[in-house]
Parts: sequence; C-alpha cells; structure tokens
Amino acid sequence: MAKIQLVTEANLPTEFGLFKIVGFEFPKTKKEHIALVMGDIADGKPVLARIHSECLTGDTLYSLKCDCGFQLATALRQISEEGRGVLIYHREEGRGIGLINKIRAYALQDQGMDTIEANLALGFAADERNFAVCADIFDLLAVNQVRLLTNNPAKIDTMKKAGINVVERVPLNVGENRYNRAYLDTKAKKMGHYIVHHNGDAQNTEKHFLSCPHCLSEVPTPQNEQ
Ligand SMILES: Nc1nc2c(ncn2[C@@H]2O[C@H](COP(=O)(O)OP(=O)(O)OP(=O)(O)O)[C@@H](O)[C@H]2O)c(=O)[nH]1
Ligand SMILES: [Zn+2]
Repeated sequence: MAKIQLVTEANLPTEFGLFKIVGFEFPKTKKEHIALVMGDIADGKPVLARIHSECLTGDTLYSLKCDCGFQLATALRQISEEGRGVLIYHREEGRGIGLINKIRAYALQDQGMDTIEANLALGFAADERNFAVCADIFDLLAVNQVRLLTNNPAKIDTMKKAGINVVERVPLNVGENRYNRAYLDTKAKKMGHYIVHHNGDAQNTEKHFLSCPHCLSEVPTPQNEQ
C-alpha cells in the first residue's frame, strides 16, 4: 500500500497554546490522520511526543469509562509547557474497530465482559491498531528521536522496529476514576500496560483535575448516580 503523505498544514490556536495542525492522508484510501505540532521539532533533538488513538467518547464527549480525554488534555499541556512537541492524533477509533463496534463492545461490557473479552466476542483481535503509520508520520515531520508519552509497550516496540529512536518513555497516568478502574486493570494485567494505580486514593486524580483546564475540580459524580 502507498505510504501516507503530508497534505496540508495550518495554524491552530488552542487553550493549550498555538499549535500547527498538519494533515496526512493515504493517497488511495483517503484515510486521514493529523498531528498537532508546537515549536521546532525538526532540529534533530529528542521531541516530546504523544501517539493518541482516537476516542470520540473520551476525547470529546467527556466519558469517564476510559482515560483518553484526560491523557489528551495532559499531553497537550505537557507539550505546551515545554513549548515544543508533537501529538499525533491517530484516527483508529476503538483500538481500530471503529465507533459503532466500540459501542457494541461497551454493551457487552455492561453485561460483565472486560474490554478484551468484548473485542474477542465480536470477532476482533484484542487490539486491531496499526501504529506503523505513526512512524511514517514522524518521518514526514523529520522527527527521529522521541520521548514518548505512553503507558503502552506496543507503541514503543512498533516505533523502535520502524526505526524511531524512543529515548525515553514518559508515563501518562491520569484520570483514574471508579468507572475506568477495571478498564485500566485489564490494560495492566492483559496488555502489559505500565499503569500506576492510585489504589482508591483519589489524590493523584484530584491533582490532575485541579490542574487541568478541561477537568472539574473533583471526579464528578453524575446526577443520576445513586
Ligand atoms: N475496542 C475498544 N476500544 C476501546 C475501549 N475503550 C477505549 N478504547 C479505545 O482504545 C484506544 C485507546 O487505547 P488505550 O488502550 O486506552 O491506550 P493506549 O493508547 O494503547 O496507551 P497509552 O499510550 O498508554 O494511552 C482508543 O482508540 C479508544 O477509542 C473499549 O472498551 N473497547
Ligand atoms: Zn477512550
């Protein structure tokens, strides 16, 4: 398959600072990915980088079922604090199974399955994502050394195999709450993610909520929750 191409870029002011938004597209399938870039990332020095997989529910609909929204806000804030970095918004929703299938998986989780069991019951692999495209995007942005913001060893392995030098893993443990604790547990136990549990101690989560412009001052309890 033909490699992804850099198509266009523009300024994108955000609550976290001024970024460039760069658009990428596969020439045949027209599948799109984007990157938010701050500062000079093509100077050959290690770049603070996040590969963030699309999660409509967490990233834009304030879902507490996962940690995605918190990770997105935190990654952008950390990049803006350094004044330099890149966030690849990797458009493989639902670990690559798509939004509607993710909702199907959520329905099975409502009946007691964990995230992996639900994916398998629907006939998918535990994780259908292809991270290799992110290495191609780093190449197109002239980034070869990264300090990768992630808890997922698979992202690090894929980057290394594709020739991207991961000089450091920067942990991204934020947003734990009672609705996503089992989800984080499954990632740690079944997928080998480096999750640091806050063990019911809300301090870290609260610290995050208090310092994140996108979060409330405490883990919210929905009005309709008993
Ligand atoms: N299939 C499926 N996908 C999910 C579920 N919950 C979240 N996702 C998707 O999972 C992806 C995020 O992956 P995670 O496994 O949370 O984290 P990661 O990106 O692998 O690792 P980090 O870099 O540490 O964040 C996004 O694409 C979400 O849409 C779920 O229950 N089922
Ligand atoms: Zn999510």
